[in-house]
Amino acid sequence: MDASLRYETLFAYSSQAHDLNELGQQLTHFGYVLLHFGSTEELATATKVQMPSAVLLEGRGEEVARLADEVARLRASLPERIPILGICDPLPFEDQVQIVRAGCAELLIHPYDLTQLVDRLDRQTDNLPFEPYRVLIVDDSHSIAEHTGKVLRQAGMVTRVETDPLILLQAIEEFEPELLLVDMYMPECTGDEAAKVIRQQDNMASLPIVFLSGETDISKQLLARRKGGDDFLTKPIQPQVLVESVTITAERYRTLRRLMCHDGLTGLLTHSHFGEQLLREVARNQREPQALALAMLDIDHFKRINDSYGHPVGDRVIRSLSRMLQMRLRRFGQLGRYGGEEFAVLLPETSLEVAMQRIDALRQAYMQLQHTAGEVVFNSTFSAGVAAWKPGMTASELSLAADQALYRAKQGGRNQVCGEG
Ligand SMILES: Nc1nc2c(ncn2[C@@H]2O[C@H](COP(=O)(O)OP(=O)(O)OP(=O)(O)O)[C@@H](O)[C@H]2O)c(=O)[nH]1
Repeated sequence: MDASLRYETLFAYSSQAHDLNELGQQLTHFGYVLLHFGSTEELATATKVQMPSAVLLEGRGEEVARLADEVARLRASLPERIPILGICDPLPFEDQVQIVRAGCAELLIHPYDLTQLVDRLDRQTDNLPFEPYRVLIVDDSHSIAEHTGKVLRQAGMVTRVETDPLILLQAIEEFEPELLLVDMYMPECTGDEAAKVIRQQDNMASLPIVFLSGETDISKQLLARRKGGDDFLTKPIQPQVLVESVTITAERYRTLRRLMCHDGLTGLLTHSHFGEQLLREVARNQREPQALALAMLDIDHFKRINDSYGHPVGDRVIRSLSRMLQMRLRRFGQLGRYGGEEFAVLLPETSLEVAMQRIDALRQAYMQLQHTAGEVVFNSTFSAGVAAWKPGMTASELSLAADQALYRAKQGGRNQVCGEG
């Protein structure tokens, strides 16, 4: 286990203890610790001391017939929020219905793939860390803006406060908010004028703009919304109403952005949106130089995986690497799917050395993962190239340097991380 990662605890029962040992080892790569028990009674007793994030119940062979009863018994003793996942040998549809009816949240049928199980666990436990919403607040009164910021920060959001609307475009570029909360009447320009200018920028056309103002005249509110605002909140506003309204709008924007900018198979940024982030980070570095590393990863001999086991298995191998990237590196930077089996990781405030260490730790964990194709179990590896930004370097030069390092890693025998130069 890696001490720097957060793990969710799973309780499990299977008569095949060996299977669970193996499964437990594999699941640690995805942020789950599996504790297994000698019987479902022991498992239920253990929940009185510690509550797991989910329970896994496996029924093999003749036990399958009793799985629905076991699930029902356990369901009755566990709080509703703790999901039970069942794993069993193939069985008729009506028996599967019985198990689901007994309270099983997800049912996997042998032989299942680890990534399928991890997907279901993630779905049931919300294991991937939640990123707080980013809100940019613009108000000419510093004390009002600060107060609004404090309310949102207390609700777990990340805020930036600006009192000068004239630097709004730069602030949006730098802070990348998911919502702009703007006052209506400010000396330099009004909120609706600011909204109109923002809407003319292609990359800001969908950013939610919410006016927060003492203006109560509904026709003026509607006029402001027509100029580019999404909502109008009237001051004074109850803190819960403010937090709830901002959450609803930011959540919707995030969902839309995910659909627009993220690759469907992996949930990582698409090539073009990763490229935009790269340009943005490099531009930021031109203004305020700091460490910035870019890594390119490519699964080794991936064509062979596709050719030997088929495209769907290849897709699962891609998903397993993207899931590990999210777990280990998302909090440090941006992740993109660059091509079929190629990934890119942009790590701000990270030196070449640290970036190489992080990617190498991922490489070592990834090569231990076991993938399944029917009855066949196999491992996969990746090669990576890492480059660090240097003053004057453009985004394409940085990307080329990382690509060349990746090329050397492939030439050097694969399953390795090479640095630039
Ligand atoms: N399953 C799957 N395969 C894909 C996807 N996108 C691209 N591929 C396949 O990925 C393979 C990439 O193979 P190559 O670039 O030739 O290289 P490789 O076999 O990975 O070998 P090396 O990179 O030299 O280690 C091709 O066979 C593509 O058809 C995808 O989304 N899913």
